[in-house]
Amino acid sequence: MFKGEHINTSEDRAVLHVALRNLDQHFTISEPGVDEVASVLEHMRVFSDSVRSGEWKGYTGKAIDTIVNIGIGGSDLGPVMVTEALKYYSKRDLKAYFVSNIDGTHIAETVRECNPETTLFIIASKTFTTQETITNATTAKEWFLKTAGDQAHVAKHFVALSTNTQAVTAFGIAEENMFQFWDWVGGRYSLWSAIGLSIALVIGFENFKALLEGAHEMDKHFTSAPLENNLPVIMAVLGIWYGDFYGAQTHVLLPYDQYMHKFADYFQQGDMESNGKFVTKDGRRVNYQTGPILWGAAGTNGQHSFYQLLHQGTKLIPADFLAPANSLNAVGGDKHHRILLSNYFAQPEALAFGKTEEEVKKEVGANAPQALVKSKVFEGNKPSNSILFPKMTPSTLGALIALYEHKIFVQGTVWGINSFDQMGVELGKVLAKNILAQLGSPSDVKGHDSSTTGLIHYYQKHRA
Ligand SMILES: O=P(O)(O)OC[C@H]1O[C@@](O)(CO)[C@@H](O)[C@@H]1O
Repeated sequence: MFKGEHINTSEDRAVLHVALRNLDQHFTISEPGVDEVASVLEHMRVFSDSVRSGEWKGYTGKAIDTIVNIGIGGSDLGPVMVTEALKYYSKRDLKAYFVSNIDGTHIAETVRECNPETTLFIIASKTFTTQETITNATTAKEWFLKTAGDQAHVAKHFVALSTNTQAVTAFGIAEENMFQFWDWVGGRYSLWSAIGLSIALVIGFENFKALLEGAHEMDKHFTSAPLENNLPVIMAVLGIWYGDFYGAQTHVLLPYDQYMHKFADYFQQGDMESNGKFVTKDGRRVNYQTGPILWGAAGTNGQHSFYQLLHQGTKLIPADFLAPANSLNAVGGDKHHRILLSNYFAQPEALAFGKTEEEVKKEVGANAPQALVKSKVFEGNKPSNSILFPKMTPSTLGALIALYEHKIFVQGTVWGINSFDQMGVELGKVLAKNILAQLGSPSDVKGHDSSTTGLIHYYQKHRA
């Protein structure tokens, strides 16, 4: 991967998100575009500084106070997760919104909060062909022009993040307002690229750079640490041990840090779009488990939601617990953080060691009904990793994200699958396009199974 070999074999592409954070040129990487990374970062720095300083003006001469990132999947989830995780470092008078869903509610509810004179739209799309994003971007431009009138004003309120210059300019965004990246940046690995512009706008370029540097430190660890001390390798093989040898179907991420409440959401795409595959690189159908169902939520909220199943359900669910030793908000003299951390320490202990029948009987009395005793037993023996870091900083977050990126890479390599294409997202899109053309009237509906046909007819009968 680090040498730029085209390990994304189905698309004949290199996989070089590590080149986006190789600021000290520690790694020698030769691939077309890699030598342009520094100039794109400089463009991001100059632009984000000018918007944050108020130097960049809207068409009526006012400074920008709102940014709206329009993108989906890897063009949304990374910026959302990072701007939430690093909210402490954000510029509080610059509002940031993220529109992703094609559901008109998403763009409608967002522009309700926006003033066209002071809003910057960031159209984030690697391909610049994604139906949701282009539709939302077009709607945003129409909304803007309703007030601004003159197409010439678009240049001050729309920028694009993409690999597709032709599509960007065809949309009506000037090339000088485009921040480029390359085909060797996978969508779900792109927050380090121009896709991270919204991050740089929210937390400032220096903090964005620290994020990159943190990830780069993990890259150096991953490529130099002996296997037995190599964090991504250890986490990867533990996941394989529980998935392929003990039948675990899912893996849960439990950050005991409210700022990290989108961390699991982000790695749902990162892990499941990478390793949710059943065919190996050389075309064999696997006869073993590959990627897990990745899910999770911030602690302690999960404890009041799904921990019952973690403790006493019938599923083996390996868990990662993550927490900062120090809070960025030492409310009540650190009282809150001590309570949070006491739970962060206790939950893995309970999962691992449980509570025996004898211990239960001591609590409820030897004459308690047997059924009651049994229902209070915790069998334990449930595995988890605990990751504890000094505090949430851009550098630490960068390292954590890279840690999981490389874990995913190691697992995909062991499973012999291509972690870097996503053939599985195509069929649904094609069928949806076909159905979209048939939604007019019942007679248009052709070539579907009875269930799909019936559903579409029901919609056509009941739509306003
Ligand atoms: O950035 P873009 O090209 O608009 O793609 C958005 C997302 O769509 C996909 O589902 C691919 O179609 C994800 O892999 C990708 O992150």
